Amino acid sequence: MAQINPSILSADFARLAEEAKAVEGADWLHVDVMDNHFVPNLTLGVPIVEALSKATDTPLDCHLMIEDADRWAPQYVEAGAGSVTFHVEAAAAPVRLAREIRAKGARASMALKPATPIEPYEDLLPELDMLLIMTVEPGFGGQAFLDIMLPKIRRTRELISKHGLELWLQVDGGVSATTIERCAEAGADVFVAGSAVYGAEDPAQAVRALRVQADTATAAAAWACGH
Ligand SMILES: O=C(CO)[C@@H](O)[C@H](O)COP(=O)(O)O
Repeated sequence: MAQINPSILSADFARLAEEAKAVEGADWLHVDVMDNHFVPNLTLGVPIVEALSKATDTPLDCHLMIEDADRWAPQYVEAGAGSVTFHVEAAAAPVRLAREIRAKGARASMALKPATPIEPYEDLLPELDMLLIMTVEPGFGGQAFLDIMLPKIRRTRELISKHGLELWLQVDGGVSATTIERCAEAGADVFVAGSAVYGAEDPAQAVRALRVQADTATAAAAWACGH
């Protein structure tokens, strides 16, 4: 089943605990950590992740859009994240880092910016629990989905299948009722949605509706493949 992870970047930061509760029923809460160096925006860090992890039963999916990922990522596991995503562009030793995240008890995930290809990292896939393909330039919510990322999603799904891996394939950026089906058909199974969830009148209902759309598109694509 598709997983829908609301991005708190689109939530009200003055009411983070309530905003986390508003999407209980979501699979994970996506926490955007930005340092104003790796991306031109600044959000939150370890203390807020620690507080959020105590404020909600939904596991935290921390997406680190920060430099020096090797140094910081383990601290997010200690702060209570269930999944930690580092950018390959910001990690000096991605294999060592993925192993450290797993050894500390979290799921290890690696993200690729839109211009970063998947092919050079094929051999790293077994070290990961999830791969994140950015479908916008990281840094801000509310941007338009980059259709040109669909072939990369498709190629990544093929590599995952070729290696027989259990790896989750996450997409993030511009995911909404109008784009989620294309992502699911291309092979994504974890969907981050910020404005499409927190901009909705009923965020929990928006999560359920996106999940149904993704599941329907995945099933239709599988049926079409078999015929
Ligand atoms: O990481 C990011 C942006 O850098 C995302 O998580 C966005 O926050 C998603 O927001 P929408 O595009 O869904 O509004």
